[in-house]
Amino acid sequence: MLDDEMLESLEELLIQADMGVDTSLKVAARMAEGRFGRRVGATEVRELLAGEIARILEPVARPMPIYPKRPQVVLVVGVNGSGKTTTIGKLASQFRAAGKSVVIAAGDTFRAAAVEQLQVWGQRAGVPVMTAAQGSDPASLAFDALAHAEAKGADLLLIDTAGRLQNRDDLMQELAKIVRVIRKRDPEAPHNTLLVLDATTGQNALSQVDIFRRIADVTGLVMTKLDGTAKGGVLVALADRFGLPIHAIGVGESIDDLQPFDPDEFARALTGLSAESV
Ligand SMILES: Nc1nc2c(ncn2[C@@H]2O[C@H](COP(=O)(O)OP(=O)(O)OP(=O)(O)O)[C@@H](O)[C@H]2O)c(=O)[nH]1
Repeated sequence: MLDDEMLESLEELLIQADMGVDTSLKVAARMAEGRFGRRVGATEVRELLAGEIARILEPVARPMPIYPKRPQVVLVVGVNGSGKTTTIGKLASQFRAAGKSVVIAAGDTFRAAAVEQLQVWGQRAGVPVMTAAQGSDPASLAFDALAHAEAKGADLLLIDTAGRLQNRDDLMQELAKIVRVIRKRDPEAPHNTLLVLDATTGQNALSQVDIFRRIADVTGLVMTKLDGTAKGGVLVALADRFGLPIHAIGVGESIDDLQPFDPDEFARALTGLSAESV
């Protein structure tokens, strides 16, 4: 019977799946609409919940738009460890497989390890990686990389950035400078600003979106590490709160582990209705 008690336990479950309180209450209430006091089976409840969740996710499930512009400049932002470098490697590989020519700029010039890691990804994807000396100005590297990508007639330029969030002003200034400098070559760049978020940080992802939206003109999201986390529900909270496009999801550490975001499949998995769990 769909009564107050059942509704409360459903809300609890959604909150535990990290959908956030507001979104959980909304989804449960919509699911119960017109059904209160009725007998409903467990599978029906799951299906109804999955439907309500998919309704929130559908408008944001959009692949990264590809423009006729050449090179299309994609700035990749996010806190350290969120999976920026890995996502750039995976994206580069997918674009290459689709027949596009790609250049990567290793814009996190402060961390030698980040540059080396990108070089490895570049090799795997068969994509050149532009680097600069450690500690040098990332804006100047981005400018040179754009000039190089233009000269080569590349389709895409993917720019990695540093993500030190402990000093927001620094980060803001650095990102603003990169944008200012690349606009000297192309006033419309960057054409996309992707924010990479780590699903295992749960509700923290919401405050990261809040912060990065203020310091960069974020145009879309990639959520990484959705493999092996029970916290995927944060994607629903993100979609509900910000409505930013979710371009892709990371489901592992290897090059093929970046998938388009499928709202129905995601909603079914989240409510335990996916093929494996039925
Ligand atoms: N399981 C899993 N691990 C991932 C995924 N994406 C990235 N990782 C791992 O997360 C860790 C951090 O990823 P990086 O790509 O180095 O993250 P970053 O944001 O570039 O971080 P910095 O290099 O520190 O700036 C690495 O060990 C990756 O292998 C994913 O979708 N699933």
